[in-house]
Amino acid sequence: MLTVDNINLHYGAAQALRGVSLTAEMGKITCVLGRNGVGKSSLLRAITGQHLVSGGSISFGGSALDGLAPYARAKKGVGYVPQGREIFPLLTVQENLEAGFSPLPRKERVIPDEIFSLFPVLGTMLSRRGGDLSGGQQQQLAIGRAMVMRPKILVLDEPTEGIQPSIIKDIGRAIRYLRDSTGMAILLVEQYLDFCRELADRVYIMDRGEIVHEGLAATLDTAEARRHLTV
Ligand SMILES: Nc1ncnc2c1ncn2[C@@H]1O[C@H](COP(=O)(O)OP(=O)(O)OP(=O)(O)O)[C@@H](O)[C@H]1O
Repeated sequence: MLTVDNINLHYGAAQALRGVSLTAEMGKITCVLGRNGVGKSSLLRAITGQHLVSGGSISFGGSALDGLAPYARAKKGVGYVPQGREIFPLLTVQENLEAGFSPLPRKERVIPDEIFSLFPVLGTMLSRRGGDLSGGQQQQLAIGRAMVMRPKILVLDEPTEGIQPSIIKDIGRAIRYLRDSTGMAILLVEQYLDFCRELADRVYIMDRGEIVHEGLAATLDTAEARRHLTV
C-alpha cells in the first residue's frame, strides 16, 4: 500500500500541497479528481520524487520513500506515466519501451508480451519514432514504458488528457486489466469525472492543494464532485 501522510509541497514561497494524506491499496484503482492547478501533478511529483516535499512523509509497502531520488523509487516499484506522456520523440517505439529497463537487473530486461496484447498498435510500430505517433498512441507507449519495469504501483497523470474516446476506452481497459491480473496498486489523477467513476475503487477530490473528499467510487456524489471540477 502507498501511504501519503500529511505532506506539504512548495514552489518557492507558493504552497501547492497542504497537509495532503491518502492511501492507494494494492489491487485497487485510486483516483484523485480535481480541476486545473489544484495540485494533482504536484502530488504525483512528490510521490515519484520529482519534487521534494517540505513536510510529511510517503511510504510504499511499509518502506519510507522520503528523500529517495526518482530512480531509487522506481527500483522500489513506483512506475510513473507523466502528464503529456514525455515520450522521447527521436527514439523509436522499441527504444522508448527499453528506456523502462533502467531500474531492472540485466537478466530481467525483456519487454513483456502483455504490453502488445494490451496495445497491439505498439507492436506494429516498433521501428517508428515516438514523435510520429498520435497523442493516444503516445499515451499507450508511456503506459507500456512504465509496465516494462513491472511496477508494484502505477501512477498516472491525466491519462485521458487530449485523447480520443476510443483510445480512452482502451486505456481504461488496460488499467483495469493491470489491477486484476497483477494486483498492483494504481493511482491516477484526473479531471474526467466519468472515466474516474467507472474505473476507480476509491476516489479523492482535491481543491486548492487540499483533499476535500474521500470515499468509495460507487457512492460518489457526482453533483458534489462536479462542483469541485468547475471553475
Ligand atoms: N514548477 C512550478 N513552479 C511554480 N509553481 C508551480 C510549478 N508547478 C506547478 N506550480 C503551481 O502549483 C499549483 C499546482 O499545480 P499542479 O500542476 O500540481 O496542478 P494540477 O492540478 O496538476 O493542474 P494541471 O491539471 O493543470 O496540471 C498551481 O498553482 C501551479 O501554478
